[in-house]
Amino acid sequence: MSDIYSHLGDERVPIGVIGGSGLYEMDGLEIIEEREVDTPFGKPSAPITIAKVEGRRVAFLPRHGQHHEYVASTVPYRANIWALKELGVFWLVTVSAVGSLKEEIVPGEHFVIPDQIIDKTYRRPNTLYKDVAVHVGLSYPFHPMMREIVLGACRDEGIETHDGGTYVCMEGPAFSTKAESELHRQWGASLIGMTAMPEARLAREAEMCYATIALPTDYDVWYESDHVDIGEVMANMKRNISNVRGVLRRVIPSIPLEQEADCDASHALQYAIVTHPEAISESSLEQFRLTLGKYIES
Ligand SMILES: CSC[C@H]1O[C@H](OP(=O)(O)O)[C@H](O)[C@@H]1O
Ligand SMILES: Nc1ncnc2[nH]cnc12
Repeated sequence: MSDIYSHLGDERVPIGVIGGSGLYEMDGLEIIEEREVDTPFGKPSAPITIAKVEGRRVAFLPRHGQHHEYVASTVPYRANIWALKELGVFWLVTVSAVGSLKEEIVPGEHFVIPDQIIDKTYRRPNTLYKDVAVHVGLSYPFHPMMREIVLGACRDEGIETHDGGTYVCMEGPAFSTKAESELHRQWGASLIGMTAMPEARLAREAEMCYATIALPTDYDVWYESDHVDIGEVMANMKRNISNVRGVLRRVIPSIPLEQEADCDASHALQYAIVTHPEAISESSLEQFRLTLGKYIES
């Protein structure tokens, strides 16, 4: 199968970081450039910062825009994933602020590396593909290999980190009602947030190895308080963000770049394209060559 990035040579950026609420830039990086990228889905949330960490090229993108212009429902998730894919990103780490649905997950102190998602979103485009039937497997929406890397980095940084947990992704932008919060707890979920979907789904469709570092900022509305206190959210977010910066500095050098071809995420589309190759139009192939080309043209 062809190397889709041979044309990029040393310019390829294999690692990506998507920052969530509170993380709009990464510090301590050797910045190479700010890249304006356009995609078939429009522009991503912001120009992408390309930087070097210990000799490795990393692309950083703030999910909500540089000034938090986009709420979760309007984040251009498809453009974000496609833009990173075009730069060469395979290893994708994301950071997300979340509400805690379990007493033992302490806001402002603990981190969580979720392993499951329940998707309650209902007004976001949730696939990259059009006029081609693509059905990727998503039973484990966060990749086990990437999860292990970020879990290790959090623990090495001295942060108490929960291994696994289900992230309920709600549409927002309003927070949950009490009944919803209780329901999510009855489902056994650990976290509530607004952005893991469709991001995780699209990352799989783009054959990326994706995991999230979830930073709890509050106990949602099931616990002692009747409302999500934005002051508390912001204070905990600040603490979490200063901790996660150290984690990210550890994650980047510990990614096993040489294992990309062996990682199942790099061939997630192999048996997922259902449309017969001859029924895929030239224009669709042109649009999706970056991801589908290696299966359809070889
Ligand atoms: C400002 S709290 C609510 C907001 O924060 C989370 O975003 P992200 O996952 O990008 O950190 C949550 O999902 C909401 O969008
Ligand atoms: N309680 C909450 N619900 C949804 N998203 C959140 N992000 C941070 N806290 C949250």
